[in-house]
Amino acid sequence: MTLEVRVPASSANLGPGFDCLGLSLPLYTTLRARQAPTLTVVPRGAALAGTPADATNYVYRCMEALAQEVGRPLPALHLEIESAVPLARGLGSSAAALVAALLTANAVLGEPLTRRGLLDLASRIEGHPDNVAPALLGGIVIATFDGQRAQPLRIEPPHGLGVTVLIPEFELNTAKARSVMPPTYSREDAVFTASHAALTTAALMSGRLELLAEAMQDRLHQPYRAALVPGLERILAEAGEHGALGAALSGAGPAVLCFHRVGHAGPETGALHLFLQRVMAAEGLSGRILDLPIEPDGASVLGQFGE
Ligand SMILES: Nc1ncnc2c1ncn2[C@@H]1O[C@H](COP(=O)(O)OP(=O)(O)OP(=O)(O)O)[C@@H](O)[C@H]1O
Ligand SMILES: N[C@@H](CCO)C(=O)O
Repeated sequence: MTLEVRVPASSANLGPGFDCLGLSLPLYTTLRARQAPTLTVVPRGAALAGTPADATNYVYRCMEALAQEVGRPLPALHLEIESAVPLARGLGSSAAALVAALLTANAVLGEPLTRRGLLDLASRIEGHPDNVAPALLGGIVIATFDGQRAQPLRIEPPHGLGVTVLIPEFELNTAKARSVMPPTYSREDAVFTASHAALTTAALMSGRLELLAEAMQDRLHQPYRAALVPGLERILAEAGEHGALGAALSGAGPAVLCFHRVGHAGPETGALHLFLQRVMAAEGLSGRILDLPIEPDGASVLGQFGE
């Protein structure tokens, strides 16, 4: 009997909501687990090429972290991992892998942790809740975190709001993108960013989509990360002129997120795609542009664990 856990990608920050605001996207990491005589780890598909096929795999290490947390050993397992979430692009691949691992280990060990306990552990491992909370809960999530416990509030995605993501081909790991940020900020920049994060959250909760462009400005991370992401400054400055409701670096980058309106005939993104393609051409970048809905449901657990 096979247990199957499916966890969506996520886009964190949404501009000023650094480390606390994110949304779920319908690209999935899937982890299948069944009992086996010895541990086997099988990463499948091009996206996971190069990830380890043994106990050093990030997914298995996260499962062991849960086993240690609850003081119960994992049995021998056969694990298969597939992912449509591109790695190290700012779309929450590590959070999807982590949440899949924790949900699987928790099911294998007889559900010692509640979903709330899983969110706390995932936030501690990731260091912040802005990817793991939407990956677990779906929709848009604002979450505080005190280093031990997360307090999430899920926001139902507003009607008529979609997401366009530009996913460059190059990777940028989160540690590097965090290392370029300063250790302290002026009061002015802190107030600027906190007020814009509050307005972004309120605009999303109330469906006041016309406020997003103004609201999604940030002074904590994007100005410093722009040097690592060619074209980011131009997209943030000009996407609104090409139909975007707002734009932000997705997570730690290099992907960029633009909000768009979804009308009766679907996403209204023709002009936005042309603009993003022009920016990529001007910067000599290759990559993909996807229109996606916000994923409403979050992680799912199917099947049963056994031999
Ligand atoms: N399905 C997976 N299986 C094994 N390892 C994974 C998997 N998904 C992610 N990882 C590990 O996580 C790393 C990427 O994590 P990183 O935090 O740098 O980027 P990200 O999570 O994709 O982006 P962001 O946090 O900005 O949204 C990969 O290089 C790999 O080591
Ligand atoms: N809030 C995190 C998300 C990526 O893990 C960051 O921007 O560094």
